[in-house]
Amino acid sequence: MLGYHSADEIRAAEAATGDLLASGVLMRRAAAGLAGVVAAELRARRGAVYGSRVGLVVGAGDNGGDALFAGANLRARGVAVTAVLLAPDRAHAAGLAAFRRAGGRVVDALGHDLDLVVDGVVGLGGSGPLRPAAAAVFEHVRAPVVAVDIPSGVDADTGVVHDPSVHAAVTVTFGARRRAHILAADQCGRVECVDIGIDVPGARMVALDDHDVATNWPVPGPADDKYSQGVTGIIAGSDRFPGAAMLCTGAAVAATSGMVRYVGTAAGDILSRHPEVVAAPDLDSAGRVQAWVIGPGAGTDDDAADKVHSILATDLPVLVDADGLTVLAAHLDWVQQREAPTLLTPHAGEFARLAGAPVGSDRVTAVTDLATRLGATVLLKGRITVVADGAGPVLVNDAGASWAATAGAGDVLSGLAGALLAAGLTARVAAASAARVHAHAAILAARGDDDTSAGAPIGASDLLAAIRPAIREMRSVA
Ligand SMILES: NC(=O)C1=CN([C@@H]2O[C@H](COP(=O)(O)OP(=O)(O)OC[C@H]3O[C@@H](n4cnc5c(N)ncnc54)[C@H](OP(=O)(O)O)[C@@H]3O)[C@@H](O)[C@H]2O)[C@@H](O)CC1
Ligand SMILES: Nc1ncnc2c1ncn2[C@@H]1O[C@H](COP(=O)(O)OP(=O)(O)O)[C@@H](O)[C@H]1O
Ligand SMILES: [K+]
Repeated sequence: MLGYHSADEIRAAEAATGDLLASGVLMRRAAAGLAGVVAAELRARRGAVYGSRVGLVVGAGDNGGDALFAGANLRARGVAVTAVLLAPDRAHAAGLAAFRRAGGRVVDALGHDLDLVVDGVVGLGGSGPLRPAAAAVFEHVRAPVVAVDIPSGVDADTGVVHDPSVHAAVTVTFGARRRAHILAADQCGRVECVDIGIDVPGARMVALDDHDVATNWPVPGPADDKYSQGVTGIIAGSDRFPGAAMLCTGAAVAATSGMVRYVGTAAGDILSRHPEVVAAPDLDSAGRVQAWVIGPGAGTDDDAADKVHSILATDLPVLVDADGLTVLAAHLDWVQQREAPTLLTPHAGEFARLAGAPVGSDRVTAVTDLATRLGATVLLKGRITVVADGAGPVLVNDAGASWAATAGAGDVLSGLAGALLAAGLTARVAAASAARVHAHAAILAARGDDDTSAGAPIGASDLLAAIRPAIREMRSVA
């Protein structure tokens, strides 16, 4: 599990070191770590540190100070270092003095022959897009960028990527990861966290890793039978959308052992593909389950709404997705009155229907607010999945690629998460674990049989077929 911290949490941890902050010791440690990462990057990219060329883009605050001290350190390793000062009168004085003493040169514009550029424009103190002077410098940068703390122009807490902003190959941060490092993961590139001896509290935003997912994943034990592992009930599909039922039910079958029940009009198709599913024409004859998934392709007419109402009136865990969410948007009290766990899995459009307003740029706050208002767990889909229940830490997953942005992929996700709910995982952990396996399955499916493949587009059926290989790979690391 990795934690991601807010700017306030980081600043408080730095302030708590007292003299270490005031005397500049923290900055020296940060700069030494930064220089170490830049040197390693130079070695990896051109085979040597000595004789390479690095350009610094230096803002008016301590972020620029880090860059200047690191520049001095790199000079001592035989690197030719030049610096553009965006605010020459306000550049970090001690950093600039050290840089000059070490033989660093201040220039008006960066050269075109640089091996790396260091973005020391702005870090935790930034807001909004890159200002014009900084943007003008980066417009001509072709070399890979190492960002100090945060790529400039990216908001540290919300991860909003302003335009223009810096796109980094590597981001070097200090003491603990910032929220932007996962919320804007693609913009940050690889994130290296340097220890500077600060003590940060437990994070309010965390990401499960493969090991967490694997250790939580339910597998049958010696005393288990088909009922004891939790039976998943799926209410999905319609004459118009039978495929949603196939994908959702298929994912539940792939996710766990035990039993999957299906209620709806697609029973014939489902049984021909998944004969292990126990199908029933209506809720009354469905049999007992430990959690319900309702909504994918299920329609929004009165009959569909009645089903959503009946299912939410049970005291079982319920996952509502897709059409179920559209129905729910007009009946939020059906969720608010529940005591059993409820997991809602909207994409951005469904989220706007539920919340009454678009997600906006601060996705984490938006999801947390909706979860709190509804007394439910909300999973917001996308490249970065956000799961909040309004009480525990927010769980975030970076899919690492966007192959899952394909029709029907959401139906696979709800089947997966529903099966985990039935197995007894909490709604937050079920949601975040399903998102991580789903994302990994998309990558495996896109890659095909070739480990080194750059990937090719997939459909949701391919993603479904890769669920078991994804679970297998994750379990093999645990
Ligand atoms: N504290 C510590 O212990 C440690 C701190 N550390 C480091 O300090 C960093 C925080 O430093 P900080 O607080 O000085 O703020 P910082 O990020 O440099 O930005 C302020 C300047 O940016 C400018 N600016 C703002 N927005 C902008 C934009 N969009 N585009 C362009 N410019 C913009 C703004 O200009 P102004 O508004 O004043 O004109 C202001 O001058 C932190 O991220 C880490 O790197 C490490 O050394 C570890 C120890
Ligand atoms: N850009 C993206 N990168 C990675 N995953 C994505 C991206 N966009 C969507 N996804 C994932 O793909 C799935 C799409 O779900 P959804 O929009 O409900 O589609 P559908 O309703 O057609 O099944 C979700 O699991 C979501 O998290
Ligand atoms: K920066």
